[in-house]
Amino acid sequence: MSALYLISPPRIGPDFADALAAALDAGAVSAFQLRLKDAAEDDICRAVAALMPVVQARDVAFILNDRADLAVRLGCDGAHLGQEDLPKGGVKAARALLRNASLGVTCHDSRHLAMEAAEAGADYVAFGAFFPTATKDAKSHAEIEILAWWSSIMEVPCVAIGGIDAGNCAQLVEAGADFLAVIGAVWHHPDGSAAGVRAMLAAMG
Ligand SMILES: Cc1ncc(COP(=O)(O)OP(=O)(O)O)c(N)n1
Ligand SMILES: Cc1nc(C(=O)O)sc1CCOP(=O)(O)O
Ligand SMILES: [Mg+2]
Repeated sequence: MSALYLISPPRIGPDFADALAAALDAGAVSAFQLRLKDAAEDDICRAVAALMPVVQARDVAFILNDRADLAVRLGCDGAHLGQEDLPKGGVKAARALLRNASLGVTCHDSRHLAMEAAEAGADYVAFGAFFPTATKDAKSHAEIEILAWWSSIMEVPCVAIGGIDAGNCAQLVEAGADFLAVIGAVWHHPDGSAAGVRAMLAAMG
């Protein structure tokens, strides 16, 4: 059984809080990540102030992308850090900075990075990209077997990301992904974000 991890589009407009509320009200979303690429710090802070109450009121974890320092300062539930977002001192230093807040770490297709991250205190490891994605120029391709391998030896949850949609997600669920992280499958769903969440949850079983 996998859970749905929703990530924001890279840029958001003034109506985004309403679209987000509709998406979260459509079904069980476990975590929401604010991922604003190329945004100024002030804009990220304003977005967190507007969106975190919408998310937390629905008992969904609010995760900030890229910035552990801001996640702590703004009281987010956690931060998601890529290998290039980690502070000096790596995952251990990020773990200390975040105190009780959750820490997720991108591990691409690397078993070694994932083992290191888990041992240093990550709350989840993320593997990807599993499928072609139009959302970003993904640097790595992960094979589905890595999910089964991880789940068979580790307790730390794993997230699958990259090009996941209602048509291809069943094999990731089957392989043992704890969370499926999606952007396009929800925000670019032809019938809107609520339909996107419903389609994902139905396909995830
Ligand atoms: C859940 C989840 N997994 C992976 C990523 C990718 O993080 P990163 O490698 O730092 O790339 P950017 O998202 O910063 O472009 C993620 N954000 N969330
Ligand atoms: C943000 C991100 N990280 C990836 C990785 O492989 O680490 S793939 C990706 C994009 C995910 O968006 P979509 O669900 O639209 O494909
Ligand atoms: Mg990053």
